[in-house]
Amino acid sequence: MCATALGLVYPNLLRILVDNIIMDGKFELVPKLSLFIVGVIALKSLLQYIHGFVGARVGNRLVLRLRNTCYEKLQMLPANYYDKVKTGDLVSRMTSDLEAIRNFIGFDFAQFINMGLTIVFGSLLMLWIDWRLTLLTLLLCPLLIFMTFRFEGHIHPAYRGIRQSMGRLSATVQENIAGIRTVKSFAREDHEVDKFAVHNETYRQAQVEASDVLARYYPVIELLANLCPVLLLLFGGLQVIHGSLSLGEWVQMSTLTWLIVSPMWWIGFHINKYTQAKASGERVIELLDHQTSYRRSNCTLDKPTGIPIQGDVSFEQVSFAYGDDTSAYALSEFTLQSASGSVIGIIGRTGSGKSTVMHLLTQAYEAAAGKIQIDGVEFDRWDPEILKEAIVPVFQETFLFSASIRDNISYGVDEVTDEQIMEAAVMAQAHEFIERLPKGYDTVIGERGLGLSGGQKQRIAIARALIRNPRILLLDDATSAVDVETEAKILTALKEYMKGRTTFIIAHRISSVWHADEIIVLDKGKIVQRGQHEQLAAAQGLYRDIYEVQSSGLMS
Ligand SMILES: Nc1ncnc2c1ncn2[C@@H]1O[C@H](COP(=O)(O)OP(=O)(O)OP(=O)(O)O)[C@@H](O)[C@H]1O
Repeated sequence: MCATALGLVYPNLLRILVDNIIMDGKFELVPKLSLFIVGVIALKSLLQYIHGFVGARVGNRLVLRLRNTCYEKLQMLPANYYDKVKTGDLVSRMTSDLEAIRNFIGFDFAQFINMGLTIVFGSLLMLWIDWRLTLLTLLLCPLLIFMTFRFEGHIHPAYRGIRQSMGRLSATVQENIAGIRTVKSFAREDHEVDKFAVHNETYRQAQVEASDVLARYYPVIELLANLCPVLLLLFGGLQVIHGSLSLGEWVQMSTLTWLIVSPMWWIGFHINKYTQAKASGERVIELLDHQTSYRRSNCTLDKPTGIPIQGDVSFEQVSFAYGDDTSAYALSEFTLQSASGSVIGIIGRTGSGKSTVMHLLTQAYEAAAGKIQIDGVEFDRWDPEILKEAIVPVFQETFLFSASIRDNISYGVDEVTDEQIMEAAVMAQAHEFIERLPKGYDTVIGERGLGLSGGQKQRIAIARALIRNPRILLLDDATSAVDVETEAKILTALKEYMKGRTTFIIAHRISSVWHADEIIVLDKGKIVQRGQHEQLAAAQGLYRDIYEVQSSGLMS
């Protein structure tokens, strides 16, 4: 604001220089006043430097906090959010969108204030000198402002298009890198290149569209802006000739006109920046506004906290659909009672709803109907953190971090000794192969566990779950990539370890579940059979079909 005020003092000094010094022949004062003008300009520059310095800091700090908040939000969002979004798009929101916001807050926002003040106070000053001449000079300004707002109306959708296509482009690159092995093994490199080229072309078109808008509006805005000083030259010049305006006043008005019109002209550029930041802001806000887990926001106050979970699990007529279509239940009227200490096996065809049971227990999704209870207390009434501590899953798709094996196993546990890590690895039958690696537990594995076999990754994932000392352990096809012999060893070790706790084993192989206290057979989301292995193997039904196929060696 001070810099802007000094900017308005300078034309006044020019008027004094012309009218009171040069016209009056007091040439000895010229160097002094010139020096004073230089001083004013230097002070203005200093203030502008401070503004730039502070603005950059404000922008950076704000975006630092915004980025951290977005990242926190990503950790809190429910699992179904990630069913719909693309990773690359989220990455683009966290990087280039936040960058656009930083640029606007750090630089353009202050320019906005500067321009606004210059226009308002500069115009008032001009009106005070000669209001008629001012109105004539600024005759075209409403048109100029109208054009800049029209420009904003066209450029905003264009910039939104750029941001969206950038998000899609990033998503394509991210997906391609994540699935590069599949791409190569299916010899789909050319197809992928073509797919990328299409998105790249869309991005180019979005950029061209924005450039077209810029190209159409800038010359018109520039022309209108330049006509103002021409009008002043014409009408003001006539007044100077007729003696109704001093030359100094004309110089002052001329400088003020430029001071006012330039920001109006640049208003287009700053609006342009503003719209970019607005488009980015909308995308960031959409992420921040997304509702986090229902359970977290609706936790009842009488939830049991601090009570250790024993491990009794009960499902009563539980139904669940992934989408809004409740006729397509992934799990329908699912009922189960398991006392702590029991092993529950869940088997069934692909897509029959087995993993859905685990998704409900891990709070990834919420049941649409029915009741889930842990130790006789309704799921909703438990503190989610306590549930997370007690119910530990091993997912079907093993995800390991690009860190050492030690760090991967101890992930999620604060204080852990080497002995505990080793103990968990021994139970998961991972210790032997880890020891054989040149750096043992310090071996750093590649991104998503690259560098290890599928079975090795699964065993590390089991060790990672066991170290958390779960009360309820959920194994979702967790030994599918492990050979039958190793699987048997893992299950024997688990039997001992999980005494007094509950284990859910979701599997395709009979060998994974035959020893369970109760085996549940699912088909199309419904329980079609339940009982123990001997019982089920003897009865007609899906279980026996699976058993016969597997024991005859057609499937293993
Ligand atoms: N995130 C999801 N969004 C929409 N539908 C889903 C989602 N996950 C699973 N489904 C659908 O729900 C049904 C049950 O899926 P679920 O993963 O529970 O089966 P599953 O028995 O574990 O299968 P598999 O043995 O292949 O792992 C399937 O029809 C599946 O297509």
